[in-house]
Amino acid sequence: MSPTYVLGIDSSTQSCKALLVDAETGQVVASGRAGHPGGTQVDPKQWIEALELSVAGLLERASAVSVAGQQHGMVALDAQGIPVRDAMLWNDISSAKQAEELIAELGGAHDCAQQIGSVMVASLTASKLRWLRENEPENAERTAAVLLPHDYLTWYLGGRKEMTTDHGDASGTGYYSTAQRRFLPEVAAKALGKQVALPRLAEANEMVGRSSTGRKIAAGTGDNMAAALGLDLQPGDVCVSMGTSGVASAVVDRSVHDGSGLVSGFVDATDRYLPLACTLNGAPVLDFGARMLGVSQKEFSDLALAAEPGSGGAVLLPYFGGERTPNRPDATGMMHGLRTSTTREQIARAYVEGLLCSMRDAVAALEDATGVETRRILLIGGGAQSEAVRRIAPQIFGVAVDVPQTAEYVALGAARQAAWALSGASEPPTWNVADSTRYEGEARPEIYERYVHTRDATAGWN
Ligand SMILES: Nc1ncnc2c1ncn2[C@@H]1O[C@H](COP(=O)(O)OP(=O)(O)O)[C@@H](O)[C@H]1O
Ligand SMILES: O=C(CO)[C@@H](O)[C@H](O)COP(=O)(O)O
Repeated sequence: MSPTYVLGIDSSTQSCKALLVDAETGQVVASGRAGHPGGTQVDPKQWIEALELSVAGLLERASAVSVAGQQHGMVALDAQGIPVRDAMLWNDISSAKQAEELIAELGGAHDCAQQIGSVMVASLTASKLRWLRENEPENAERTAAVLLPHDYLTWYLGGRKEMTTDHGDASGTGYYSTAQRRFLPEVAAKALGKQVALPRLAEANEMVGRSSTGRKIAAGTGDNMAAALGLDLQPGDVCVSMGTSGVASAVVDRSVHDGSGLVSGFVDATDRYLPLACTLNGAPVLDFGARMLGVSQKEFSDLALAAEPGSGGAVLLPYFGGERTPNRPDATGMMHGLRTSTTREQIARAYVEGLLCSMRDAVAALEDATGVETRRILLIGGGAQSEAVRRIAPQIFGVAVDVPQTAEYVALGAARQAAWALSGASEPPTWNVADSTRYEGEARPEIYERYVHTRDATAGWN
């Protein structure tokens, strides 16, 4: 009997990736990829073009498909289903003031976290709806429905019939109750200043439509939820993803409501929860460092590994695009501790250490908010391709770091969701895809301590 294939799609910030996977074993048999434009506002048409390129020759071989997407992006549609403007992405922080307004209207940070699972930040869709209302009232008035990036692409694949979403991605909108697992349409209306149609919340293992050629379409989810599904995260596992964002996440059994705002209490792609701490500055910190030194990523990694731990005292605060963890939307990047004797190698290493220390901040916030004790870290995302990141990570985190072999865990998780929906079973299929390379090293707590000191000493600076 010929194998049954499923297609998992990851429409993330920088690119769209597709994996064709054996539904029985989880083995990847083919892949596709296409780039997205840069910037924090994107015409959703460009996601469709990248999706079409990345699935070419693959979709027809699949029995079912599922789309995972970057979280939170606001796709505001008019009554005809046409975007009223470019989508505002999760990393567009122009809505920081609107997030503060909504926190106040929801009764302050603690009450806000109780109601929506998170303290509102600029990234969440609700803040962007309020931004639209205040800055482009005519577009707000024309907005009839609002979708997330993965909802929009799922709707497109299904021939623009019913608009659907899943609980995982919906939990990142800011108008969803994670405790009650339902939308809060009144919060969306409060943000936008008028009623707005929201997609139907589908079950995690539901088929929500068919493509023009009859492929079944699963509900899809947010990229971080799909990564957790692809990795099959277990208690004690913390996933550290270094994509455009940096994310520390864990799967837990109860909803998390962190009034400090450092941890967003999202829902996962099953019936559990996915609290996560997200930074705005992930792998692009390494891109920037390599560009500043005029070297390739490989040379940058070699330079960093040639310097001693601690980078001769150089400390990078990598808040180049403003920051969300800690919540400093107006922050910029900063290098401290330079001397005339500082070498290029030390500068390169300071970039890697600074990025990893900011991820350690995210892991610490996750542990504080959930009581989760990190036993091992699974390192994924484009930044995990860097040898320097892999080898320096155990020194900063103080635990063993596993780098899974299949690089695209978001697309794999989407494929697993498609296989789950196709099977009609109550649980996702068991796939033996856990092969990984373990990195260990002596913990160097003084590096993180110096980072924390510099971070705290500069609080309030822009
Ligand atoms: N070998 C590498 N070393 C350092 N950074 C890398 C490497 N390979 C890819 N990256 C970076 O990873 C990022 C893309 O990661 P990815 O997880 O695909 O992002 P996203 O999911 O946000 O689209 C880019 O910034 C890219 O430059
Ligand atoms: O905003 C968040 C999580 O809350 C980001 O993690 C986005 O979901 C984008 O992810 P990448 O494209 O960086 O993987």
